[in-house]
Amino acid sequence: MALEPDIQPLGAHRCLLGESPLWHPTEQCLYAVDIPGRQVLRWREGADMPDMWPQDAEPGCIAARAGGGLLVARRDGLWALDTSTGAQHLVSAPPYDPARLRFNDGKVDPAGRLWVGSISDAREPEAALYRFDGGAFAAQVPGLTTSNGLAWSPDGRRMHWSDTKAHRIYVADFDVATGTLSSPRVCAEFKPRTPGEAYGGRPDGAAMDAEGHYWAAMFEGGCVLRIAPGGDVVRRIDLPVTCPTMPTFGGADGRTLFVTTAREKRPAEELAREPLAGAVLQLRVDVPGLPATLTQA
Ligand SMILES: O=C1O[C@H](CS(=O)(=O)O)[C@@H](O)[C@H](O)[C@H]1O
Repeated sequence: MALEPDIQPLGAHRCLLGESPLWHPTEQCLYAVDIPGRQVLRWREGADMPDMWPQDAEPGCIAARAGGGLLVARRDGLWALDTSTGAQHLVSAPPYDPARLRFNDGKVDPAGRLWVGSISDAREPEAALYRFDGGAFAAQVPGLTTSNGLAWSPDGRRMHWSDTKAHRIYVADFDVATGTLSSPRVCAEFKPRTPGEAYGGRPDGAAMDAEGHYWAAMFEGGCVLRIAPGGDVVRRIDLPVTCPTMPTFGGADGRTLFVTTAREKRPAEELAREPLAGAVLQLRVDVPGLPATLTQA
């Protein structure tokens, strides 16, 4: 049985809604976004405060580009950010009505393709998970409400995603060569809020470890869960915040788990109890994570 790890904030910065933590595999530093705070953030080794790139629209997620810099999926489309100059340009318009939806969680598949899902402002099942094919976004999974939790198995043959509002994590067979998924099925399911019962939270962002276990942040559940390929929860790490949003693995050995968290729209009593709400949390784990793939897009 693993001991409960020491959990520390990454510096003094607090996000409104931190998301998309990304350990950059060549720069060896952590990036993330603050969605309503409209910032892309970067923590360099030893820095207490992050570097920040303000955004004109909410950034849902980021990806590291093979040629340098980042892709930023914002409500108003996909943007390229040159992190050395701060210059940005539009790469692709959004594949949805930005008056009702925005981009949310996104990741790069084992072949370097970017996948990004959307979220419905009204939390209706009108969102989708998209694959970016260089020029445009093609919907691969329609009918979602809050597309989230993307992660691939170590062999690349299974793709996972979640729908936070549906309280479900899904898995499908994945063809790395063509970027197509087949046989989608429910991998794990959590109980929706039920009057009179303790609520365990809903699956938000995720990361995959080298043993093929899926780590899910449980929004309003105050923990991260390690889930075996068959869907069984094999470890739960309680966090000092109610709303973790997404884990990622990083550090020189890939064994530091960074977890973004939220404080936006949380009750005042909860925020008074949870001074780390909005921080990026960091803790050490036994099994390293899979490194992020650079996108060719
Ligand atoms: O905006 C967001 O909110 C959701 C939390 S909720 O279920 O809608 O309350 C979170 O999962 C998502 O990642 C985030 O971007």
